[in-house]
Amino acid sequence: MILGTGSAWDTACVQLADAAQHLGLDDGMHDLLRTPRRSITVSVPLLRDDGQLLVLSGYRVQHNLARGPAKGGLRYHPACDLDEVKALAMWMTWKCALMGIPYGGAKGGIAVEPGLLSRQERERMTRRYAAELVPLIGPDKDIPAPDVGTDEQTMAWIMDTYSTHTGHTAPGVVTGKPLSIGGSAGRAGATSRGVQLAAFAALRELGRDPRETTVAVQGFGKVGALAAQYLHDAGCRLVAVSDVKGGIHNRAGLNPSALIRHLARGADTVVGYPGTDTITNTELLELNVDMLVPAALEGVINIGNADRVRAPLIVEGANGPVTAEADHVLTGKGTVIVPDILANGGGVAVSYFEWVQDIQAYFWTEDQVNDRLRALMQRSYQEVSALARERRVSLRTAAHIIGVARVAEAHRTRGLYP
Ligand SMILES: NC(=O)c1ccc[n+]([C@@H]2O[C@H](COP(=O)([O-])OP(=O)(O)OC[C@H]3O[C@@H](n4cnc5c(N)ncnc54)[C@H](O)[C@@H]3O)[C@@H](O)[C@H]2O)c1
Repeated sequence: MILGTGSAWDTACVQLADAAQHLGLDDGMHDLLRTPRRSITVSVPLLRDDGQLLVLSGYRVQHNLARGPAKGGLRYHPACDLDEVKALAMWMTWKCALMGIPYGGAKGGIAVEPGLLSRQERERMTRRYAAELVPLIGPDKDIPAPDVGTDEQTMAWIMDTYSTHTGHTAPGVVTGKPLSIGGSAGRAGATSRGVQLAAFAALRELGRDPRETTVAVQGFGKVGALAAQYLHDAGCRLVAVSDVKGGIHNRAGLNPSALIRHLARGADTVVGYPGTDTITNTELLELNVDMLVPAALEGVINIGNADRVRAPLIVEGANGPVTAEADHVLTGKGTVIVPDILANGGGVAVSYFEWVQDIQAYFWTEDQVNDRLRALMQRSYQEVSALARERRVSLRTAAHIIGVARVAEAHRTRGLYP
């Protein structure tokens, strides 16, 4: 195992190097797979409501296009930079390949705190960013989706901006759209449903009863809140959740639907919810629980806290929540980690279903979407688990071996131009 500095890009490169070594890839192929195909930085000038001009930086990285159009989310976060977007785009490449979806990997972002902008400012910023990307995105080229700090409405603005520029309505340019403009039934909960399915597959393998499983979820956002809800509905005891402002804990159990309603009524954090103790995000990660679901940002479990993480099972709702060094420490002490590219692959799976429905202009029921999602998650989990057993490697290494091998195979088959 080669250890790195702990950044998301570094972690992604260590994971690729590990898979490349297992696969016996030559240096040239390894370089080809590491290097992003296209990395774009765009200036996003935003006229604030008060007349002030703010110039933001936007990014889009198309990491690999060997297996199909680029696919990946769009993040609005102050810490977003090109290296982070490159790492997230690389993970999308392996995730799509692992899930058996005919896409390459991409990611985008704007370095901004969206909570500080008005709705009108967010709309202007999104439309300007989308306009800069018009030549590069499209249903056959690159298909953005929601990620941290973006949502269905963001996708609607991108779809409208792109459609206006090209002169025709193009629902397939983004996924995670509202249903009224070509979104898919089941997309909003898809990532979280996938997390629950992956978690249950892992519990089954470990011989654990979900009804005797306590869970802590870091990040009560789009992925974390519904993952908490589905795990709770399926019988687990949710004992702690958190958001950027802090966490709450109740050993007797939390009710995620009540918490979701609490936030929908206007509360801006889970902290202070009646009947709970306040804890920090650091404390949440170190709780004595059976399952930990990090569903916020990358690098939260790192060399500084890995030895204090007690959960024997980690299911990665977030992308890259465990750094390469922390992974080494955790696997060394026997922690089972269901890796991001498998655990949260339900999101891109249903994004793919949405795109297929948009292209065919023929829409499925929520049951059809959920059945297909379940089949895809089960197939992917079984492939990863079987390879992990066969090669005596971690689920993460097995998942990367499968994803990387499929992309390398696509490169070999297509050959190199010119
Ligand atoms: N949205 C999707 O469909 C999707 C799919 C696959 C993976 N992911 C990944 O899941 C993670 C969460 O994405 P999301 O779409 O739910 O984002 P989101 O913006 O809806 O929610 C993020 C949550 O994390 C919290 N948070 C932010 N910074 C934090 C910090 N420093 N400590 C603790 N909590 C913090 C926020 O308060 C919020 O509750 C990201 O890693 C994302 O890349 C998302």
